[in-house]
Amino acid sequence: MKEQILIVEDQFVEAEDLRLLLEQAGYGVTGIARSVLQAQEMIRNKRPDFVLLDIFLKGKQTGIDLAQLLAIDNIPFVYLSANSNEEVLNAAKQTHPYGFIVKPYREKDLLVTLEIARYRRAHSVEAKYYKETELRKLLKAIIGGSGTWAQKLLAVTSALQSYIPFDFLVAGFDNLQQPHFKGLCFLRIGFDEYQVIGAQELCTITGKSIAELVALQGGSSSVQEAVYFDDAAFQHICRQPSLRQLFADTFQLRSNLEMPMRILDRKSFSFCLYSRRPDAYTVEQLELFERIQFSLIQTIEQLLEGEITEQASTQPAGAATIENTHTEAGFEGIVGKSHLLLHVFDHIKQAAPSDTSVLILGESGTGKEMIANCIHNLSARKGKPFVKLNCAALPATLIESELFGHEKGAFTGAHERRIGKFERADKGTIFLDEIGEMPMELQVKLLRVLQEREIERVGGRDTINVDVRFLAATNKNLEKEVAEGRFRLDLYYRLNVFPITLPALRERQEDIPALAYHFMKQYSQKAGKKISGISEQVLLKMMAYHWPGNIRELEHLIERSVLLTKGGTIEEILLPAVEKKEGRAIVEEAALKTIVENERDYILSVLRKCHGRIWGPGAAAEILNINPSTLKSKMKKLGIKKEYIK
Ligand SMILES: Nc1ncnc2c1ncn2[C@@H]1O[C@H](COP(=O)(O)OP(=O)(O)OP(=O)(O)O)[C@@H](O)[C@H]1O
Repeated sequence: MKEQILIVEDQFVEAEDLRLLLEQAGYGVTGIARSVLQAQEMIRNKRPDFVLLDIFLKGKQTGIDLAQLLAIDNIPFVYLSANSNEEVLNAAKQTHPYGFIVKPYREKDLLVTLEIARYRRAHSVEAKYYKETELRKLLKAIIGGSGTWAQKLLAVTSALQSYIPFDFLVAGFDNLQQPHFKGLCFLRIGFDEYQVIGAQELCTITGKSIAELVALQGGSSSVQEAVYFDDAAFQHICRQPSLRQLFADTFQLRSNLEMPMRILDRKSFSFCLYSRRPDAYTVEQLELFERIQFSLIQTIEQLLEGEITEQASTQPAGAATIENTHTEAGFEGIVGKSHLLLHVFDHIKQAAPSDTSVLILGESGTGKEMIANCIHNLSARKGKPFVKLNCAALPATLIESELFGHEKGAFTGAHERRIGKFERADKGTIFLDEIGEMPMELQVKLLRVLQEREIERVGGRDTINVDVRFLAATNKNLEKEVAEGRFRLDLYYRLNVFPITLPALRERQEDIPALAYHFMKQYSQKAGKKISGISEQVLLKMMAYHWPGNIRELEHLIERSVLLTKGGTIEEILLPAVEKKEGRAIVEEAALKTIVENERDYILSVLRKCHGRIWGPGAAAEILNINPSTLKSKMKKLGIKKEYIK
């Protein structure tokens, strides 16, 4: 059946052209909406498979407002906009579109983007289905397994983690005074490691009595349906004294998802998840909960039935601290337990088993290559080749023959046939490091391999099928590269199917001591020295440093300190003298703008001063000393719309 597309575009001619183009390409068009309101009505009448969406429309609401509603309804959309400045791109990015096309676009670009969007959509649906089936299987296995109520509840909690992440979870009946089956709290302390906190431990940790906890529970408004509170909403709800507020203060939590369920005799049992990230929860997770709710209810009911029969022999829930023994399987060698790193592990676990392309983002030295290795080792391709190419290290011509190989005589110096990295990576994984440096002319060839999974050697005529998984990494802002025309949008979207962003070391200071000890051990062993400690003063100094070079910089500094240390403890560390300036330099560098951005900002500031007046004495064109029609065309080119001039 034809895929149905809704066009949301306020320019009549553009919208009609688009309709024609889509229909000729075999798509159906459900309608053309000129405003957000009209679009909503059309969607109510006929749900489209995709929405093509302009950003600035008739009426007050923009395409970005509509995108937020589409996300709730789970309708995929692609932006079509004349505006590609970073501000707009960033706002659009927050809505997770399936693509972004800058006008004027070529017909081919639009069709390719739609094709990619369809691919990504199909893939995300498939991945979702796979994940949910896996979760159901896990829950079944827990019911069939052995262990106490607390151990089984921990297993359920741990299974939930890769689907709905949390740093702290409270599971149990809404009444803390239940005679049996008291609620349990689980504090995440490693990838698959939790501290189990029962009511008594909670009293010790928070310094409150059971009676005070019960009173606080009374103060918490109980929710009837699954709901989430993110940053501002969470802060707001935590103003009232409640258990929620107590947990937030005690464990530094910033968002919350509550999942209440009715089980046995309509008693209310809930899973309350908390995260240290302000934006951890989304509508998608609420929907996931809806879909798995039945399996969760069944699991809890069956666990409780087992608990009743074994009641006499079980130890009181929450009286012990249980540590899950499956710690960090597959992440060996990666040091750190900060919640930001654990969040990266969650993403790796999700992405690794499928064949999805993964784009690893992060500053230089944050461990991108390590993560790529880890994804390969956790995938079914483990044991098959893992082939790496650094796109920044070679000129375009050499990258081409490195990647695709060449035939004998393909160019001067090609004395014999050479097998390229794609062929060597067959059945395995290819890791394209520094993908942001890939020359434009090669980007299109790479796109073809991603789409067709076939290559041609340089100077060759035959096409060769390759079965490779793509991992790519960059420390560049690829969206900015796209906006400035240095990176192909279609390639970006193909690679960006599953992005994983690594935090900078300065964002996870709590990992610094563990990393420092790890490198101390490694390098003292290498140097044949018996160094077993790092002074507190050195640790404090390291925690206060900005680490522009991240873990690699830390590694090199520890290596040097080990060589310079005479005794058994590292007492001194030579941090770069420019450390303070470095921080500023980074900020300044980030603030550096291109000539085009500066021109846009300047024109905007003049327009604002003139309250948007272009023509006439004292108006923007006169101040800028250019012709009003030149100014108008510049505004169009730079994506400056009236809406910006306030
Ligand atoms: N979490 C970690 N635990 C232990 N070692 C780490 C960790 N992260 C990174 N490293 C080490 O830090 C160094 C830099 O890591 P890696 O080369 O993977 O970074 P990168 O982000 O790929 O750098 P670049 O952007 O320069 O390519 C390596 O020696 C790696 O082993």
